[in-house]
Order: sequence, then C-alpha cells, then structure tokens
Amino acid sequence: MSLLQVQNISKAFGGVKAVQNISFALQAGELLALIGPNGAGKTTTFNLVGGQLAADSGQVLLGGKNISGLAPRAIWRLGVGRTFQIAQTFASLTVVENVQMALLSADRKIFSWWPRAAGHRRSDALALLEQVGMQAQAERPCSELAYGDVKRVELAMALAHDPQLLLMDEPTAGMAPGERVALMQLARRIARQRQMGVLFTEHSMDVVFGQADRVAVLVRGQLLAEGTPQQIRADARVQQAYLGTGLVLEKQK
Ligand SMILES: Nc1ncnc2c1ncn2[C@@H]1O[C@H](COP(=O)(O)OP(=O)(O)OP(=O)(O)O)[C@@H](O)[C@H]1O
Repeated sequence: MSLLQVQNISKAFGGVKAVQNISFALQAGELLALIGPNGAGKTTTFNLVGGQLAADSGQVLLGGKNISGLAPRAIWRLGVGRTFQIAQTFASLTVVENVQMALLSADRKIFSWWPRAAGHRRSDALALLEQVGMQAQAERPCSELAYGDVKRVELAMALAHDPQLLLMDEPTAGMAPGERVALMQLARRIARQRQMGVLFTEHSMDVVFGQADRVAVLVRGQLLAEGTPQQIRADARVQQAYLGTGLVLEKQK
C-alpha cells in the first residue's frame, strides 16, 4: 500500500481553480518532487495534504486511512511533518535546545517548555543533530549559524516526532546551488534510512532531477505528467509547459 495517496482532489478559491482533480501516490522511503510554473497549485496541494486547507472534493489517504478534513495538528500527530520555505527556529536558543523544544512538542509538553527545554531528552536531541551533521554545533545559538545550517537544524526538528511523511515546501529557497543539492542529498539519505516519504516543491531543476525518485508536474492546477526524472525531462508536454518561464529542464553540465 502506498504511504500517501492523493485521490482526485480539487480546490477552488472563488473562480480560481487552484487544484483540479489531482491524483498521485508516494511510497515509503521515496522522494517525490512536485514542480510547476508559478501559480500551478503546488502550495495549495501541500496545504491540502497537511490539512491547512480543506479540499472541495477528493481525498487524501495516509497509510490507507482517510485524513481529509482533519485539522493540521491531528494530521501532524498521525505522522506528517512539515518544513517551511523560511526556516523556523528560535534564534536566541542554542541548536540543541531548538531540537529539544521540538521533542517537547512531540511529547505534548509544549505548554511547559520554556524553562524545561534545556533538560528534556538532550541525548535524543543530539542523536537527531548527528543525523543531520550538526552535532558539533549543538551549543551555538541558532542566530550565529549559516543559513544552510539553519535548514539542517530545521530538518532535525521536523524529525523529532518521527514522521512517516515529510512535506518540504521549497526547502532550498535562498540557498547557494551547492548547498541545495547537499540538503536534499541529506533528506534523501534520511528518507531511505527511516523509510520516510518526502514530498517537496522545488524550483531548482538540478535538485529535482538529481535527487527526486519521481517527479509530478502541475500546470494551471492540473497534473500534466508524473514519472521518473528521465521520463519527465524527455516529456514534450512538460518542455512545452516550461517554455518561456525561464526554467531550464536540461540537467546543467
Ligand atoms: N488563499 C487564496 N486565495 C485566493 N487565491 C489563491 C489562494 N491561494 C492560492 N490562490 C491561487 O491559486 C493558484 C495556485 O496557487 P499556489 O500558491 O498553489 O501555486 P504555486 O504552484 O505554489 O505557485 P508558486 O510557485 O508561485 O508558489 C494561483 O492562481 C493563486 O493565485
């Protein structure tokens, strides 16, 4: 059974059909990139999966269970994590304290976190930092970190409640090209190790074609094509859809 099944979901905002009858599936351990020109419906699709928006029709299944219409927190509880376009960490806390905060939240102790974060599951937090290659910087305040390192800390935080599925909304926005590939290589390694599925949106074609196992292409709210990176790059309809957008589908030499 697929980890995630999106079945015929649609969402309109007034007269704008942001997402129209989209279906796709994602397996455990797999990275699926959702790509498309601006306004194609990527963020709307993310919000439909994460519960921030309710679909007009269709359903979303997680491990076969219908999660459509559940609140975001309930969906998170069921094992759907999320990272955002702009990394969300507490700048004044240290790296390890940020992960400890995420563990407190996962343990439903968020209301008593402030004085207690520093004492909560420190060794588990350090183990998560090791997974993202940030253990050596555990005691630094997040405010001192390079942006690429903040993104790694955010990834460790997202792993704190052991998600089955991780939604990454433009995870590499604002990063240098080399850092982008490195971050998604890391996400891919972690996905394989934990058998966690990753659904991500991405504008960098190097990252998409280098790191995704499969690619789904949205155009004007519709699913135009879905397949391996090789299939998508060779698809004439996809090339046509990207013409004039300034994006290049050919892999950079
Ligand atoms: N809350 C909203 N109210 C009205 N229209 C919206 C809303 N959210 C999205 N839309 C419209 O729905 C369409 C799809 O938007 P969406 O943000 O999902 O696209 P996207 O593929 O994520 O775009 P981008 O790459 O620019 O982030 C667009 O026409 C957008 O203007």
